[in-house]
Amino acid sequence: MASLTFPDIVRQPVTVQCCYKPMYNSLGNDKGDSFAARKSNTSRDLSSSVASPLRVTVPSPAQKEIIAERNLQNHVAWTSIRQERWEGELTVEGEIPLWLNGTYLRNGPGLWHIEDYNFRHLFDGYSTLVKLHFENGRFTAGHRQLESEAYKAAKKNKRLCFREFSEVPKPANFLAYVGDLASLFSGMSLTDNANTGVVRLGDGRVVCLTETQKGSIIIDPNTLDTLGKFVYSDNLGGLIHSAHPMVTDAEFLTLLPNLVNPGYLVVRMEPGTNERKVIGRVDCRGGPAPGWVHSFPVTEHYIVVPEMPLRYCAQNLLRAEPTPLYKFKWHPNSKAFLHVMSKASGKIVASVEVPLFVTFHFINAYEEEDEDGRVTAIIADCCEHNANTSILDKLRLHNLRSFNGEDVLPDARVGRFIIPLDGNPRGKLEAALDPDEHGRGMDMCSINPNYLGKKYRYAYACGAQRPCNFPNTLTKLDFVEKKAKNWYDEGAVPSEPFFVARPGANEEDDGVVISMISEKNGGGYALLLDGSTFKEIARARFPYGLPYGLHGCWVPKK
Ligand SMILES: CC(=O)/C=C/C=C(C)/C=C/C1=C(C)CCCC1(C)C
Ligand SMILES: CC(/C=C/C=O)=C\C=C\C=O
Ligand SMILES: [Fe+2]
Repeated sequence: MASLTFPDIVRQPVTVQCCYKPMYNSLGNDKGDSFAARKSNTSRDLSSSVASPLRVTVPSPAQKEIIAERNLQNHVAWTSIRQERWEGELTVEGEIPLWLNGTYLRNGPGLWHIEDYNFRHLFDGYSTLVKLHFENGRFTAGHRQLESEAYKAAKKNKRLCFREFSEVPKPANFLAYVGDLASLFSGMSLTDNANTGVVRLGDGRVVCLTETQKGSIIIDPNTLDTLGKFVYSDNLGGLIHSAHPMVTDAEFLTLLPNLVNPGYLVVRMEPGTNERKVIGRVDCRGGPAPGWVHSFPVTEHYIVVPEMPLRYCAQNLLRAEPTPLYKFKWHPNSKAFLHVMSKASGKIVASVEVPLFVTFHFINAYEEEDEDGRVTAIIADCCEHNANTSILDKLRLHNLRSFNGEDVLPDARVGRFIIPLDGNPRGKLEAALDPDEHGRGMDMCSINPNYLGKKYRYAYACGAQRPCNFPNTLTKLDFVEKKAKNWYDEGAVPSEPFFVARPGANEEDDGVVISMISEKNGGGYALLLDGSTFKEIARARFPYGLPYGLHGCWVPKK
């Protein structure tokens, strides 16, 4: 194994061991002219610092200037990934627990431009996969662009070819690619850029996901190779689904919204199959379209279907230019509802009106029992944006880049829904703890997966240390003490804290929390916190800062 020093692209040189892959490996031509590294306002061409395998060149003073200028302009969190792939061993400060054996995978929209065209919204970027592999206290890392059809078409044609979250190709672009007018309206023009999350199915397959069903893509968790589409073999149809299925070793549950006949199919897929089977259907109680379902919660016996007043909007879906609420519309008069479906029978056991709410992410849910063991209510927690849709606009890249350090992040809280199961038509929504405990920022949550659907005490999320324009702390929430422990590093943008339980643990918070930090100086590192004390136990610096990422999963060592 050769020991190499990385170019001085972060403030301090970092010593990295070369493992079985070239340190810099461009998938473009052999000059390293990778698509990810091409020039734009947000990502400069670093191709001449991309060396042939096992050789890393130090950037020239001029290149250093470009890098410094870029880093001054934009936080690295909101700057496109600089090259398509990289892999190497990292030097660890602190200690990685020896029990931590496996791979953490993170997905997210890490490339926000095509040639000189810059995307507008955080959610538009092409998927960048990152892996952190832990083995017997050693630590290798890597990143790679997902080879979706949308990404490959953009690379080949040097322009947008599919509809992303907010970006719409000019008809000529898409027709040049697919050559069929009808396809523009049939769903063929929707993106398969699976940039939201990544899940490990019970059968071991690892699938990247987004909100379009065609954006379900199988990857190899070791190499990050794109293996092909995950094709659903049933005939349930529809074009979209929840970006966050509930995945355990036993099942994959998700929701399929129906925009024509407003409602949701609740479906289940068994490991080893590609066939979703219908558990039941929920009819919307408000209109004119289903509420956006980015995620939903489950308990041991029930699936909770949220009907948010932020609803899909057919007109906005067809618009060429983004609206302030993108493909959605806020319908406060249509009210908000939560529907509870029995997993076993598909019957609706409760459908309650709740106060208006805005959430991307449910945290967890559980059944509340009386002393005789009868289920009296369901508690469902989410990262709730105080029924304020402006968070969508705050996630526009222009806002993320321009208001760094300004206090423009709207307040959010842990919204706790209490859904009575006694026939009462209304549910409650309250803050599970004082939002000042976490700086009134709240999103990107995880829990100990062994507590999924069960009464739980702890959650991990991103909170705020103000002033800020984006959640900038890692926070451990204690729902019993109603307290939070916060981790903060000035100028840092941490990604979703991900909890991995220690094998054999008895305590809910016995484990580690993994996050990746994008630093204000352009650097970045992987961070491990102790799940219980929430103190740092290890960090390992990447050769360069990575863009912000969304959701991850854990692939245990076989
Ligand atoms: C990154 C993230 O969290 C969300 C991504 C959402 C996407 C890509 C949504 C895409 C959509 C379309 C391209 C048209 C249909 C509606 C909708 C599902 C919002
Ligand atoms: C990053 C985010 C919200 C942050 C606001 O506080 C939402 C991401 C949604 C998609 O996964
Ligand atoms: Fe999400």
